[in-house]
Amino acid sequence: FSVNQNGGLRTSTQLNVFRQPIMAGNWKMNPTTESDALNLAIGFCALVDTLEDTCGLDESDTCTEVVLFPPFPFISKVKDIVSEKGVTVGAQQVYYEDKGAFTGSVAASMVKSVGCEYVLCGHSERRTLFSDSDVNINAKVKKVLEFGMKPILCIGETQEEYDLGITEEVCAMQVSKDLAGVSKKDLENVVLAYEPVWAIGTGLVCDAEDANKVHKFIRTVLAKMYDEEAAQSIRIQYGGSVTPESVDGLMAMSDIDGCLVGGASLFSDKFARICNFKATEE
Ligand SMILES: O=C[C@H](O)COP(=O)(O)O
Repeated sequence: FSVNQNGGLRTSTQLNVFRQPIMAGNWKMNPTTESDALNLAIGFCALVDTLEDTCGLDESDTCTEVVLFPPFPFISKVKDIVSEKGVTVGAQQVYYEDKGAFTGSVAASMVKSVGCEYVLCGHSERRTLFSDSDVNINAKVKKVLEFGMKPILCIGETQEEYDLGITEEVCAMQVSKDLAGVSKKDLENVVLAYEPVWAIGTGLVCDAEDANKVHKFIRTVLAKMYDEEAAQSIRIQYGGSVTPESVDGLMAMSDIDGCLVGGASLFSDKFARICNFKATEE
């Protein structure tokens, strides 16, 4: 396992696979106006280092990938602002049907047509507040892949499940149900995000070593479902109260390939520092 000056590659010594770091900013239902959203995007672009400028390396896949998830109405304009920095955009959610009488829903084709490359699937807030079941999440993951986009599949245990000591069982169950029927080839376009629900928006960031153990465990589940190559190749983000203070420790872990950031992504300086993380060699 080694990293470059920008945090760089996660290199599995076992299989010679490379995992490009990926940082994602999930704005959730913020900011509340278009002008505030565009100002946030502009401020972030002024501060983030990307392969377009300071990374200074030839191969783009050695630099950190950055994705923003604005609310639906702001996606197009945010994309116009951030694309010059090599930052991409995604949708926070889609419905699994193609089109029709589904008032209030947004289809995968719609977000694809406005330039989304990623879609969040199975975020805990969708699971709990909007009753997103594993069956529905599985259908959404497949729909996102069908339209040539990349799902970021969020999994993780609740506080109660953590207290019961069943984190691994919960993660294994979610991975197997949410990825049911997804081929090994399609898995190459999937990113996982391990988000302990008790750490989301609480300020309780999971200990980096503990999170890394869960990430390693998730790879063992994937190795059984697919094979070792697939398990070592997939990128797994950590999410839950990530801050500029905690990011470097998390990114120093062997199996944490990026972060899914909520609250801190609403501050351009904080999220830029998170994207410009400094990882040390292990
Ligand atoms: O999607 C992001 C996660 O829910 C983490 O949110 P947070 O950084 O506010 O804890």
